[in-house]
Amino acid sequence: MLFLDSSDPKEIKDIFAWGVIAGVTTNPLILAREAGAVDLEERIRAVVAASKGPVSVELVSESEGAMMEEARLYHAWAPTRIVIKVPFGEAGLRVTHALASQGIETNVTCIMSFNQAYLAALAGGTYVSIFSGRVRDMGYDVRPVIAETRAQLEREKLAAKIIVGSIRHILDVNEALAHGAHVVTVPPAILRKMLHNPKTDETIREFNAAWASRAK
Ligand SMILES: O=C[C@H](O)COP(=O)(O)O
Repeated sequence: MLFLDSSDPKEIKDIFAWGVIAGVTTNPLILAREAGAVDLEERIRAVVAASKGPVSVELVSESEGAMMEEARLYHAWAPTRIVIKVPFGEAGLRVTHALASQGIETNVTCIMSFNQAYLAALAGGTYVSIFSGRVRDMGYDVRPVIAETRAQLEREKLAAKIIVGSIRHILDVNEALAHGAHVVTVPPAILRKMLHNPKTDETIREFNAAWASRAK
């Protein structure tokens, strides 16, 4: 399954019309780049209106109390659609557990290892987000992180779903899915690259040219 890693409502609306995307993930970096001076609530409401399925909105507070307050604020913007993206850590686990007990969905994020993904799943995270590109930036192989997490979720029948994010190349998508990701969240630019193959273009040109020059 694919989610779109974007906070640009125009791009989101355009790509949702392809019929291939099941949700949206945002983060403070994406929002800062795309939204600039735009009000966060206004931007998230526009993202919700332009899409279908879960929309992840990330907490930027660092203390447990402030994170809970921020989570309640975001959740109220669209209670059936907003998933609270919780940065991984001790406070993050407490917040994930508390939100789960209130029936609020979470996406535990910035996960770089099996151990972190496992803890996030045990705490009741709805989703656990493993960061493919950033794991590779450290020189580690992300594939066993994804595969071991998926195997453990199955063994213990934990409900969490794996999202693989931090996608830098189209091959990262195949790899994440082949190693057990339930969802890959793809930036629009990478998704557009998934469309193209020069042999497809050449073949379509050949077919259309043959039809145009047929004997009449
Ligand atoms: O929030 C999740 C993003 O997929 C992270 O992507 P990035 O490593 O390109 O910032």
